[in-house]
Amino acid sequence: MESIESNVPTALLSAVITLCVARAVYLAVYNIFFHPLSCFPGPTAAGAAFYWKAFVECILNRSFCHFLEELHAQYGDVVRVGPNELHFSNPQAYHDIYNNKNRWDKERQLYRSFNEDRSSFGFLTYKESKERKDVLNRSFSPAAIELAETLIVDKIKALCAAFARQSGASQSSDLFWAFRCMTMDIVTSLCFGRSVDAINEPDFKAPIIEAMDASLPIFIRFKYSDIYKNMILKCPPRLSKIISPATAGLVDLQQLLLEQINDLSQNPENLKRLPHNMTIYHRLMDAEAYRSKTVPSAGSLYEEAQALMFAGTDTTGNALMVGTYHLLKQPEKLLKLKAELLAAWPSLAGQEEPKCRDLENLQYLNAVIKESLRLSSGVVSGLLRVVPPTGATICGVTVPPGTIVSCGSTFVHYNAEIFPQPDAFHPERWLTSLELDNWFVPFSKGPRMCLGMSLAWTELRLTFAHVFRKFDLSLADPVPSGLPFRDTFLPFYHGTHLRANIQPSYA
Ligand code: HEM
Repeated sequence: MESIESNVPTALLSAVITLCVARAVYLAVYNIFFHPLSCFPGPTAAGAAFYWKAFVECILNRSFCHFLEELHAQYGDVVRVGPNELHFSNPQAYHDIYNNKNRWDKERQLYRSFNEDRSSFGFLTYKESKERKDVLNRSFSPAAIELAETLIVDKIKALCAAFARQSGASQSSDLFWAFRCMTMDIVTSLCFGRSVDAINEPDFKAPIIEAMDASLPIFIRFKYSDIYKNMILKCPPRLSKIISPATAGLVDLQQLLLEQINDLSQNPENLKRLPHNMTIYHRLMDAEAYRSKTVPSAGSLYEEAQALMFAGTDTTGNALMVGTYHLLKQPEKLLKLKAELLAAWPSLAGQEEPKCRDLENLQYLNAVIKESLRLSSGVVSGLLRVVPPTGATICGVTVPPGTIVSCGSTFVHYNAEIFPQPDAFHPERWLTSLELDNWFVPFSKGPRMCLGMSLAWTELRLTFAHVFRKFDLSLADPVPSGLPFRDTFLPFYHGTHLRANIQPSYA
């Protein structure tokens, strides 16, 4: 006969389970019928529990920005996508949420998932991010980027030299990796004074670039489980490489950055040994730059470095890759761009190269860049913000305090009323309507907009100019039939890579 004692653990366990289930049912009923957002349309399961989104992203493996299109088609302009979350599809909502008057916090669950909590990107509040961005701005302002132009051009020339080498060996070039290698080398040499020299890896297969790409889908899961996140991110580097070999290159770079930061924190004199004085460490380790006169911790410096690497590499690389793909698919547009570049830069021999300033007035180049940024969209997830205690009106809808809100940039950039035939690459649209600039939001708007916008524009202008002026490019096999992506905050391109045959242009 079983003793009473042996039944106690079982009874306790069933009591705990019953309590948990009762709590979940209570919360679901409250969320569906009595929550302040219960009057908003959306799937019942989405309103019932936060984990519905995890189910959609991690179990159904749906790309959330694409899934949202289906939800809006079914439920209208405003959809409840979580117990406490609304997504808006009307582009006007973008301006109502992201503007200079709003100092709304970033939403915790999403932004904590990147493990960059103490960085300009990861700080949740306006106040903290403003203090950090004010300090960093001395490295990212338009004037600072102009001073750094030689450094940027050096990396673009290294890319051109690599293209010339592949062309000489009758090899096509993988532009998906190539542009990212270049943007990575620019960010690491400008921000850390230490280029990872990704451009010179064979066929642009740099372990760090491959690892960053492989890590994007993993971050989706980090949103929904801190345990999983800490297991991957906080375990010793060697173990982390065994658990996730695809991201080993990232672990190596993390170690390099950590070593550099520890060295500089212990011996600030070593700042003088870096090749230039524009690095983020020159800014961030200057106590005088802060009201508190306190330099951030080594952990915070590391998180800032990582945030800049992720923010500045794939985004700019994607815009270059997407623009190039469409130009090669539509030779008449490519010829237009090349003609404009030839007029501005008539001879490759002898003549001084145009500076970024000289390129600023090239109308077609500007239009090509805007169209590339529109179609690549920068960040494709909704940038989640928390409505302040005063509440808000978004697109005429009253939204209660504490609600999480967003309007994804793809809902602006692919809106067919603003951009007819939104999937088509049509730079001319930017030349005929100045009003369109109002709907150009790849860098977001308001106080949390992109810190690296001037750097990105400079890279885009100079890279398109050097590559298309110095080379003739054509599509190489296998030609991708499109550029499908999944929403992993940044777009995760999962189709065939864009490859090109590249020949030096002698004109
Ligand atoms: C085409 C290139 C780029 C695009 C489309 C882009 C887009 C964006 C967007 C949409 C945001 C807002 C993110 C949010 O609200 O959560 C952002 C923030 C940010 N970007 Fe960029 N970015 C680009 C390049 C860069 C570069 C080159 C850097 C620096 C190396 C950079 C650094 C940052 C930082 C630090 C933030 C955080 C700002 C804040 O939260 O206040 N970005 N970027």
